[in-house]
Amino acid sequence: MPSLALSDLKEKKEEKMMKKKIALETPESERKTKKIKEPKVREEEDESAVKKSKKKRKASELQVEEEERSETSSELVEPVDPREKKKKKKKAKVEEEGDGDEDEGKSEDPNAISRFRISEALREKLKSKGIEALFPIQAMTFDMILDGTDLVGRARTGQGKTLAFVLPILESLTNGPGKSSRTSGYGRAPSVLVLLPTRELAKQVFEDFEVYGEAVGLTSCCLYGGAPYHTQEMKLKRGVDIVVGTPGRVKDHIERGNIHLGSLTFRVLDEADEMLRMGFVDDVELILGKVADASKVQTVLFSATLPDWVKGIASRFLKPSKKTVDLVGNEKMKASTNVRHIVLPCSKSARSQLIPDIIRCYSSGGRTIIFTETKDSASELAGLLPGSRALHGDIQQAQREVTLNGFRSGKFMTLVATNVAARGLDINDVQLIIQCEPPRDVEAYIHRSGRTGRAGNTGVAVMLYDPKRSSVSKIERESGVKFEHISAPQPVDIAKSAGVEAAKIITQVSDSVIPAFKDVAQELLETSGLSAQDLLAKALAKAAGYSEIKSRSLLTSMENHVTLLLEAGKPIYTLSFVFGVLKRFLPEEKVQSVQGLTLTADGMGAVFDVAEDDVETFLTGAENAANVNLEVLKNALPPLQQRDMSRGRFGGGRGGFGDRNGGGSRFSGGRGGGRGGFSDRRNGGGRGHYNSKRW
Ligand SMILES: Nc1ncnc2c1ncn2[C@@H]1O[C@H](COP(=O)(O)OP(=O)(O)OP(=O)(O)O)[C@@H](O)[C@H]1O
Repeated sequence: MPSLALSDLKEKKEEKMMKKKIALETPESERKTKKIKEPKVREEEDESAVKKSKKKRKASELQVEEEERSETSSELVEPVDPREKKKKKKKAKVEEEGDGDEDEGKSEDPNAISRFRISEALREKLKSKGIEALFPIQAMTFDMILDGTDLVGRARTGQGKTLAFVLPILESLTNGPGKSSRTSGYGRAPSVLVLLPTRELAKQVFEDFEVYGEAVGLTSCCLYGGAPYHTQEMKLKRGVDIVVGTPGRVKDHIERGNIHLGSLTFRVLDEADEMLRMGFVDDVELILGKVADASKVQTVLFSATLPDWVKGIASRFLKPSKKTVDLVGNEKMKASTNVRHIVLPCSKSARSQLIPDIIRCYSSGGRTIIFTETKDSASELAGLLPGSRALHGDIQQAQREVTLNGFRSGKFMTLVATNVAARGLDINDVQLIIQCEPPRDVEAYIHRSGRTGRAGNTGVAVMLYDPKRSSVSKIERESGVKFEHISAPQPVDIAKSAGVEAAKIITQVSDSVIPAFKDVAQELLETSGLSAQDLLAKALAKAAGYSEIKSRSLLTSMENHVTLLLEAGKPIYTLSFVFGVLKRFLPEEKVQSVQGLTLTADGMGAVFDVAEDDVETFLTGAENAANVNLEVLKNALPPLQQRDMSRGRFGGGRGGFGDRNGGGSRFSGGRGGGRGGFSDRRNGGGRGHYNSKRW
């Protein structure tokens, strides 16, 4: 079994303590439907249950392994053999009980907060927030951070990385090694600096520091752009212990002489990969370089995604003795396992018709965040979707805050955002994420879809794509997500569920209305020629907002279009072959009118959409053509070939459009803007470059 072969005795002691505390009884993959307070699997769990979950556990449990002092010289924490771990845990438990542990460590939960060096005041605050136990990433890193180790931490979205650094830092400053170097009094310089890529995220993390810091008498301030300097300056002048901010504004304050980072004890880079990708690398380096003696500062770096290039960068900012706790590691699945990942084919023009239906089908009445690739698309779509608001980088900061607060408080339930909302935002009851097209990089997919399914809750992430223009296979390959393929929800199904809602509403209408409407109802019944049931059905439809139900194609989700399947009795390799076949029995303008032509995954057919009015022409024409079979698809698409964007051609991708009446449509929202600014300093990648063009 791999073990943490630490280089000195002190570290061995740390390891022992850590293993005692971190039993990780509940791997992430098993947390799927668990609520926060649900008790974790106990030490005494029976052998068969252990066996059953062994495979899963192997991937997500932690182990500590010495990593060769490679170029990064870090120590990596990886999965252990569960049998070994169980033995150790049992031993740890015996030891703890034998110790006559003075705390309430009789609690069965190995990650119970009482088992960590967390002071009473913080424990109380955590309990008041419903937090009784640490999540795995928190449990795994707590002692390391508290005891002064530089650390790179990675866990899937929504797994509690924020408290993973907030808690040990606060403890260190009040009861641990950070206490002695902390300055105090009016005008004190900060001990902690936390850098984040976006303003919204900075505010969110600041709020955690404020809430938990207050419990132990530490003050914080938040420095971010778009907000007045004066208020921030005043706070800095009075003195704070913790500064949370975005690199641009923090740098501005340094240059104005408002903040001195010479006596920092902690530096935190949250969502480090994004910060660097956005082109903040120069700012970050400048800011981090302001410490008087880097060897005395502890630096931690957290993210759900750590591309290799970030690991390289980390070695510039963190000490060679740093450790890495990676709860994702080499596991295939990089995205949240608490999320149902779905893809739907949809043409750009159909998106605004389709999205409300997807929301109706998949949001479970909760909040929805829709991601677009550009700011213009976000504004445009928010304008088309009633009851939604846009959030992106061109919106004034004050309005951004109003919008986010409104969304958090439930004033409106649909937020249409660019990647500015992709990272870190923790908003209660976000049930559904819709991505209007596959994002350019897998990290964006992971973070966007991770705005739902947080802290053990579940959620749905729907990604729209146009089979002719984009592909989901790259994201699927790189994220390890096995997408569920579904086709557009058919209007009639959506109407049925809307009818159920309308019926509920009608039963709630007071009987007092009956006398006023009764005579008209009677007259209608007598003159309409419809039965009472049909008339009531119409009334329900109206109450649900329907005046008619239009059909929608399975392939592009366009209204009043129908999807056809063509087979030619032999394998079909190219789209031009299909056009050639159609030209044999149709006039040119009809051939040109087909939409979304795509080959089937088995290579034996092709699907395309035609206007409802043209269906008859197509079917009759095909009857007279030799070796051509043409049929209308009513319920589901066959598996389709995916366009392999990396090779610019169709590949034999998987298909599997199920029989579910899911919704499907896509809007691309344009392809503005270049690739993100960061590659390295030589490429410039200046601040704002990435942001300003796209989000
Ligand atoms: N130990 C805990 N017990 C219960 N809830 C917790 C615990 N730790 C954190 N949470 C809650 O879990 C949610 C997600 O936490 P957080 O935002 O820190 O996740 P994250 O890992 O940083 O996600 P992301 O990668 O998306 O930024 C928050 O609402 C937080 O309050």
